[in-house]
Amino acid sequence: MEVSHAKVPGGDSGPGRPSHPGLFLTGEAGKSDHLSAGRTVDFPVSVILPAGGTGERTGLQTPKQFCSFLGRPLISYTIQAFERVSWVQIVVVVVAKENMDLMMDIIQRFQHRKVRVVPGGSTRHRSICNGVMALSEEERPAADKPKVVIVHDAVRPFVEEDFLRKIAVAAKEQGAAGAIRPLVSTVIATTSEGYLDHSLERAKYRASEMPQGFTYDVIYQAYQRCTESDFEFGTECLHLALQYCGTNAKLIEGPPTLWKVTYKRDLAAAESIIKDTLAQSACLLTGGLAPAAALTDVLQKAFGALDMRLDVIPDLVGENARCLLKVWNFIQVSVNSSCLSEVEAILVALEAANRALLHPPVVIWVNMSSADEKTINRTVAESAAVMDLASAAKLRNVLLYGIQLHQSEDTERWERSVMKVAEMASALIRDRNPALVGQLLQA
Ligand SMILES: Nc1ccn([C@@H]2O[C@H](COP(=O)(O)OP(=O)(O)OP(=O)(O)O)[C@@H](O)[C@H]2O)c(=O)n1
Ligand SMILES: O=P(O)(O)OC[C@@H](O)[C@@H](O)[C@@H](O)CO
Repeated sequence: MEVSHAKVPGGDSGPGRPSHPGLFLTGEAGKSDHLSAGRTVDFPVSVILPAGGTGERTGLQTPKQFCSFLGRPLISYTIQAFERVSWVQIVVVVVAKENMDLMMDIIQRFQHRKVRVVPGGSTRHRSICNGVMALSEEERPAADKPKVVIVHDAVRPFVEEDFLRKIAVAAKEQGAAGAIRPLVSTVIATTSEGYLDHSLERAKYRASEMPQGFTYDVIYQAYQRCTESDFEFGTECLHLALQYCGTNAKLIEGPPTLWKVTYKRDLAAAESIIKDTLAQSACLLTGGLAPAAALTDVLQKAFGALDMRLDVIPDLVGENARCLLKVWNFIQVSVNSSCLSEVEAILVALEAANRALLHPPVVIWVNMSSADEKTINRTVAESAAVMDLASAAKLRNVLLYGIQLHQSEDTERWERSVMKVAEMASALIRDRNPALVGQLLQA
């Protein structure tokens, strides 16, 4: 079995590597229950991500697992969701032979560690089986052999650690465990002529989702014993565990975020969810300037009304630097200054934190200036400066925008302008449109 080991600079998870807090989605699975409340996973767990399909139902040329949004392929989001889990040892990605090189490039580009790449098969079961066999061939001491194997479709990017823990613990205790969700539509049986034969009582049925977990021995034996028909037409690993190992999986209801990207619209939905998650909070950097503080109240109220949290700090020095690892959006306020040094400092800090590797941070420069002739002339120079800096930042996956705010003695006009800043800033943060980087918008 050909297994490619991706080598990334700095080793798997060598010391000093910035630990990227993953993209966490809050959801029902965040609630722990008796299954794993406080339970730790103190046994070796490996993950198999079947990614060997062609994604025909999307109607796209590129298999959906390799379709990108926000500059990253879908599969990279899923890999990262498992990599960030400390008790996951290895992530085996199973891809079609013709996509092995592409997969290795993705691993290098996004510095994925823990990943092994294995060639897929003509069906999903064959791909998963290749992943299981690869684990059995891993040259590792018996003590390190996985106790539990998690199987998770590579096109289900939203998986939460808490729910993963429930599946892993239940799989260890029961031999197999699987995620389920309530059915949305009623399931009916049809006659060969295309008429209704009967409908199932929906309350008695559930949709089988992912992740699923198995003790290594169960999933290995299941694939050793299953038939060619299973390999060719089967879609359910839990069935194989029951049919060939007598292991009845524990079923655990998961959060609604477990859905699978199947159609083209699902890619747009996934991108929207990720954008929403990145836009949940922002950092307003006032430089400790009193006039900048004047913006704070209005911006905080406006962001609050948009269900976005705004943390206000003077800079990113010392303790304040923690903001870099908590939020993905930064608003730097300057007063009567065409100097972009504070913005440059943010870009340097983001680079040092290797922050843009995962998702594109947004930096917005709000330049508060008087509206006299000299200042207005200066704006032209500032526009060029912002554009130049933004072009450089974009190469490092940082999205930099500018907003010019002319101070006004007219209170009503001033409040309208500040509200405009809030609307523009929240729109730029939510949309993360690379086409607008470098623009100096006028509030
Ligand atoms: N021979 C295959 C077929 C599917 N899969 C993977 O199994 C997961 C779920 O399958 P599905 O959503 O059906 O993906 P595709 O088979 O690619 O989609 P389609 O049926 O539309 O072609 C996907 O991550 C897919 O890449 C796989 O590893 N090997
Ligand atoms: O059938 P598809 O290949 O579209 O997707 C695989 C799904 O069936 C599978 O992930 C769940 O039903 C759980 O087994």
